[in-house]
Amino acid sequence: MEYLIEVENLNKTYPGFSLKNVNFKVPGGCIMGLVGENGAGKSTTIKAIVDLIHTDSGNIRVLGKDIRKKGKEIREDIGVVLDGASFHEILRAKEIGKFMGKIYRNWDEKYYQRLLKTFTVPGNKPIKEFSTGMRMKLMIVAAMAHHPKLLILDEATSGLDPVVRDEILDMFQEFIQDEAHSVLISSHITSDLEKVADYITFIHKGEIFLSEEKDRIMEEYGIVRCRPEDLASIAPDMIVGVSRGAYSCDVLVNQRERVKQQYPDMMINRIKLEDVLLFKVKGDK
Ligand SMILES: Nc1ncnc2c1ncn2[C@@H]1O[C@H](COP(=O)(O)OP(=O)(O)OP(=O)(O)O)[C@@H](O)[C@H]1O
Repeated sequence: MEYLIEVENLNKTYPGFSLKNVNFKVPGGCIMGLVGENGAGKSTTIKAIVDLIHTDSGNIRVLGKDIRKKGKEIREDIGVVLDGASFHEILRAKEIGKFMGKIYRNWDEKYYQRLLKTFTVPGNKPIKEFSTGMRMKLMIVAAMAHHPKLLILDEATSGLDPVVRDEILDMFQEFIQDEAHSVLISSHITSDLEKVADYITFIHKGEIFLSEEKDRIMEEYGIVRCRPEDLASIAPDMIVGVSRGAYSCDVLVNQRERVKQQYPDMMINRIKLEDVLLFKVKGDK
């Protein structure tokens, strides 16, 4: 399998926070969601991947090359939207096209204009007059108009209404029909990722605790409701997290079928992606 992003043993320490031995790979032809609570380390991971911060240790390969050695070359083939990033307030979308055309060899002005039109981003209005959604759409359109192979987006769909979000997610899905393309997207909106992601990487307090095919997670994980006294009878290796109530417990397990066979009397339900994070974060408190 060909990987477009390979992160190996990445470590980065800030006062009061560390990314600890972060490992994950993004295969070609897929959308990977990076999910974690506020402050989990999503943006730090993404900034390390695009070589915007110094790291303490680890290896990062993007499109098969070391980003620290071949950054200039790799940047031609990636589109990046960072959390909170924006173009200068006085610029207009049409001026940004001209400016980006000077930066990227493959800048496609016609495609840029077409995307602006599709996503109703005004070409003639200064960015300071844009709504949050318009700003975000402009960033995404500008990241796509040089025909990158890889899109890396940090919280890029959060400010968008459901209709535009859907259109953008459709565009990402079309983009990855080419096996040489992939998208890495961090988001709090797990329902978006549930819809479009092929793989999910969960990060909590700077550590990756699960990086897996989404369908496999949805298929294999389950939530068991049991009495507190029955909890001890569930094999610990199956338990991912526990939410304790006064009279019952909800237990997130990673082998739904095994639980069903071993404990036919226990009620077991399917999960939503956010359950994995909720159980992990709450279980840790
Ligand atoms: N430049 C920096 N200097 C010091 N600490 C930093 C710096 N950048 C990030 N941090 C810290 O690293 C931790 C992780 O931040 P990061 O922005 O990666 O989280 P996140 O998962 O993207 O969160 P959010 O969802 O809130 O954007 C936080 O505790 C943050 O305060």
